[in-house]
Amino acid sequence: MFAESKRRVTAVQAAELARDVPRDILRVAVMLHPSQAELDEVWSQFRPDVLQTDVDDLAILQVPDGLQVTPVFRAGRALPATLPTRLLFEGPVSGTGETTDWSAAAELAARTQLILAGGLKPANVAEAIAIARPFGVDVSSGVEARPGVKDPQKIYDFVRNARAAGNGAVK
Ligand SMILES: O=C(O)c1ccccc1N[C@@H]1O[C@H](COP(=O)(O)O)[C@@H](O)[C@H]1O
Repeated sequence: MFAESKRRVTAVQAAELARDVPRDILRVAVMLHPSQAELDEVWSQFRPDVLQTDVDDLAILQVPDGLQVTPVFRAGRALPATLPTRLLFEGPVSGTGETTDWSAAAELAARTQLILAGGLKPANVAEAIAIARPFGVDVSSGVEARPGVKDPQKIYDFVRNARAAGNGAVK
């Protein structure tokens, strides 16, 4: 997370945190309206596999070759005629634990690979999946003990409930 947030890290800290993570796990740089200089810094120091930022940002930024993008689409905003192969759908403000419009998400999820985010937590992820039928889910504040501090038990419960809702096995 490289934006004004309790979860903010520097590009150097992110590289250090990701150092021992297996290469088949994608490194996602979550940004919010980054400047070109901020993106370039994250690219050179952290080398993410994927950039997650608002779709409007991608019209302005020069995205380095080799960096995949997951554009963020926000509920209530106009949609382009052509959708990307994969997108992240959430509410107006990121990282606040506020749920988004799951019915609107369902309509989009029928047209493209939709990652549902915004206000998900162990107690509601199964219902969100049942309604929206997303390609994937993303969570931050819903699996924290307090802002910025992840809770392993909540992460376990979230993954278990998400897998069960998607008929996946729980290991
Ligand atoms: O987590 C943040 O503080 C944040 C700040 C700015 C942009 C994105 C942020 N997080 C992303 O927001 C969504 C939903 O988060 P939540 O589950 O509602 O807390 C998710 O993609 C986070 O990665």
